[in-house]
Amino acid sequence: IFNSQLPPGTTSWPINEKILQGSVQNLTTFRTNCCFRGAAANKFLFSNENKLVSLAWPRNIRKIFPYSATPTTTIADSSLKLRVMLLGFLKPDKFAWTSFYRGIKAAHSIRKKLLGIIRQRKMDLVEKKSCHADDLSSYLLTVPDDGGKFMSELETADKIWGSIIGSQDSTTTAITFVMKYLAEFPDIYDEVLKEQRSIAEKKIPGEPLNWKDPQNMKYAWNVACEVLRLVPPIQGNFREALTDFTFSTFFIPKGWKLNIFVYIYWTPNTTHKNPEYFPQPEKFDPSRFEGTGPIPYAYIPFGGGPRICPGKDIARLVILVFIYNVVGKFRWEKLIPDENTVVVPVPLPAKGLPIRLYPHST
Ligand code: HEM
Repeated sequence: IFNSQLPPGTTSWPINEKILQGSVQNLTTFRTNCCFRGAAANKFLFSNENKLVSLAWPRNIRKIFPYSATPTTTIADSSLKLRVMLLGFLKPDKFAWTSFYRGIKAAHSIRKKLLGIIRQRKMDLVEKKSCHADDLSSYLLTVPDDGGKFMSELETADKIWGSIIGSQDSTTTAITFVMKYLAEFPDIYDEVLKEQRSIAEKKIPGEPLNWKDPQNMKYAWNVACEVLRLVPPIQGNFREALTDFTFSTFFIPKGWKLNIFVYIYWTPNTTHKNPEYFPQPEKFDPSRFEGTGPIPYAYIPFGGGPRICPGKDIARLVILVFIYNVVGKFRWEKLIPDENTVVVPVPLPAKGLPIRLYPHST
């Protein structure tokens, strides 16, 4: 995505031009067009000033990297992104041993697969075996934008792919870390179990949850919120600077958003660990979310502003239904007490969080 912004002909790619255009369009419509508006929004972006990593490029950066827009850049995770940027600037096919290159290849084959499904869906639509309201791909293929323009197959593939990643990986990450923290804090587990049993006891055996039940899972949701605070599944997102401003010692001019070396990128990790908003930030404490909870824009696992995650209520439902079923049936222990967390790009326990389940006796 980043390198598709280089002037044409400056690098060669193992994937074709159209696919890149698909990505850029995806980025443009889904990402870089979105900006925060208003004072509260600015606060959200910059309230984590004390922790965000800021990186100054050497003065002669333009000579070294002619496509750099500016000698200064602000990035959240210098090492990872720097590597991606540098590999992108050079020719990635020269780096076949890197995960970046394998990622590009994997992306290519996933797009191919999605394109096959989309073409089949198009035929189904023509043969009237399916209609626009059937699913996301049918909808994207048949409903034009405000200007009457239809999406290309590649754009449709990118949107579907983005939705799969955005909904699947984020929610499973949240659930995984709910399991981890409940194993680590038996008192908190007991509270969750008590709440879930009070719901289950009002049901006849085998009766499923209804729409009202999740409203009564307040404690379980506080636990999930605390998990999302400490381990936000999504590491942040791109934004555009709407006004000139100074961040730390760096001047950020209006209009900056994203190019090969510059990111305007917000991240929940640092804001969520700011003691001003979350006293003893490393402590796992679901009671932070009782009452009115944290102040606006201090707690941002789902982002904020006009582009806040549209799937957050579905995610809440999925997480709570999962907790109801698993806590209601089992207690568990972790098999690796000090398992590390890796971020690839969502956080995951390095060994997959192996656990031993103990069914409740009654
Ligand atoms: C725990 C689960 C989830 C987390 C932590 C999460 C987090 C996020 C975040 C941080 C953003 C960026 C928001 C921003 O830039 O301000 C986002 C965007 C998005 N999410 Fe989620 N999400 C979750 C679940 C879901 C689910 C279940 C769906 C769909 C069913 C979904 C669909 C989307 C979409 C389509 C966007 C892009 C919205 C746009 O750009 O306008 N997400 N999500």
